[in-house]
Amino acid sequence: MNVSFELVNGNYKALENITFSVYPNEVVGIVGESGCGKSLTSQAILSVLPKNAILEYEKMEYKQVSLRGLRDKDWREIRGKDISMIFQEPMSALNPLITVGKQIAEVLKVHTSHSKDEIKKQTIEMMKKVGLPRAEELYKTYPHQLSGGMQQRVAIAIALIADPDLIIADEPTTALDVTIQAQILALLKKIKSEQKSSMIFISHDWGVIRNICDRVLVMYAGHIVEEGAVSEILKNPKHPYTKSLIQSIPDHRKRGMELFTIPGKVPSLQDRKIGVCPFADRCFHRFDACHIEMPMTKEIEGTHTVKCHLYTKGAGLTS
Ligand SMILES: Nc1ncnc2c1ncn2[C@@H]1O[C@H](COP(=O)(O)OP(=O)(O)OP(=O)(O)O)[C@@H](O)[C@H]1O
Repeated sequence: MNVSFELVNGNYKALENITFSVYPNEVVGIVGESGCGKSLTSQAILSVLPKNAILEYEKMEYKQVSLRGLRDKDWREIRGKDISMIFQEPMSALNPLITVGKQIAEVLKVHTSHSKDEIKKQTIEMMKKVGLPRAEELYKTYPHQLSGGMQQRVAIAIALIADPDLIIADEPTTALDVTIQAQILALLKKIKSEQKSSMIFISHDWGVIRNICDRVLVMYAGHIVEEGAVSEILKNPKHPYTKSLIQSIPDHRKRGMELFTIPGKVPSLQDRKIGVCPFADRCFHRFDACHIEMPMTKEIEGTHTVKCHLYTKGAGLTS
């Protein structure tokens, strides 16, 4: 799929040729610096792109059924029941004026024909499952009466209660303090092992990706530049961007040493060069071809692919 924006001075591509699948029970991570297109990718999947975005795609399927041409009403059915979302900021998913119990229960009310009592019972069960203490009491509290970690647990309960097949988590731990981050991550790991759902997990944190994901897509400036099993990518990264990202992971063995940072920054949409390697300007391995044409995606081994001229044109430079 491609996503572009009609801005005052022209049309600018934000996502280009994004193609991937998520298989049953799989957790796919999307990693990349700020502005690489991670959130737009998830918004495109849920059909909640900003109004000024233009989405083009050949094929988008959910369980082998095309999502093309669905009406808003159909999407409302899908969201929450089949595909749900956990946001970075829990309050963006919660209504401050409605008690948390009611907000979780509402999903079941909309998507099932269960009785009132059954809905309340399942809601309390889900609240316990996501680690909300004294669930019966908490049912009647408002979001602002809870800590950030508790609010995120409520948002996770909302995302899980209708037992969706796909959960999209967009940096779900970033807005929380470190100890709470660890607790929420542990909860998401538990969900991963207990639920049958697949997950798309957006993060810029490789520690989180390593902890929870099976496969990872590395995004740079609107492109998937590398893809593969997390263990394989961490052990054997191929794209210079992935290598740099991995090199900048904080590590206690590097204590006292200056942390590696990638020089430069992700270009804004207006500054992106079209039809050439998007990473060329920041790449230590760039050569002529990188400034002339877009690299092809090359299969390294199994599901491991990379989009870099080093592996198609620069044979011998692949160390
Ligand atoms: N409504 C919009 N209008 C114009 N450009 C936009 C709009 N929304 C996003 N963009 C641009 O699209 C690009 C990708 O944005 P996106 O939010 O997907 O990045 P991201 O990788 O999720 O970053 P972050 O980690 O900061 O959330 C960025 O350059 C961003 O400025």
